[in-house]
Amino acid sequence: MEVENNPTWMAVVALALFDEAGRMLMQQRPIDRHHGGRWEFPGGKVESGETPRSALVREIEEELALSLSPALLQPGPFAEEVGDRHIVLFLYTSRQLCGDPVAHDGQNWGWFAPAKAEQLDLAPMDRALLRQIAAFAP
Ligand SMILES: Nc1nc2c([nH]c(=O)n2[C@H]2C[C@H](O)[C@@H](COP(=O)(O)OP(=O)(O)OP(=O)(O)O)O2)c(=O)[nH]1
Repeated sequence: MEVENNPTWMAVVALALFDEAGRMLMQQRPIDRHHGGRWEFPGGKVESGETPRSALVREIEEELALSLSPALLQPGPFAEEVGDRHIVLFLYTSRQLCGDPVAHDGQNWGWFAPAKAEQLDLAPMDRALLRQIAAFAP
């Protein structure tokens, strides 16, 4: 897919990283951003010249100082927002242990069992992904 030459939609990638207890790492969006204050799976936009996996590795390093192995990312469900901006959010799942997260943007984050994550104020596509994730969990 060539993002640069296809401005009709935006590709976003996110990660459901599971710990040994089956909890997922979720973070809170900065208050001044779109859906500010709502919770999400960490990730971000796929930039021109990136693959979804390379974008996810970059975003997770930037946001949480975790170094992911691309080969240990499993493709998961995706969600879509159709509106003024057409966004497709691709979720990867992983159980890889890659150190302790450091919130580089000062964002709140935590490990949540799926039932606890459901109680968070989630961004809309992240809620849609959480609903689907049981079928894809590694
Ligand atoms: N995770 C998530 N992102 C969403 C949803 N709805 C929606 O428009 N987005 C948008 C916000 C961002 O533009 C983009 C996520 O990429 P990002 O995390 O790198 O975004 P960002 O805050 O740096 O960018 P932005 O607010 O300046 O656009 O997807 C949603 O339900 N969940």
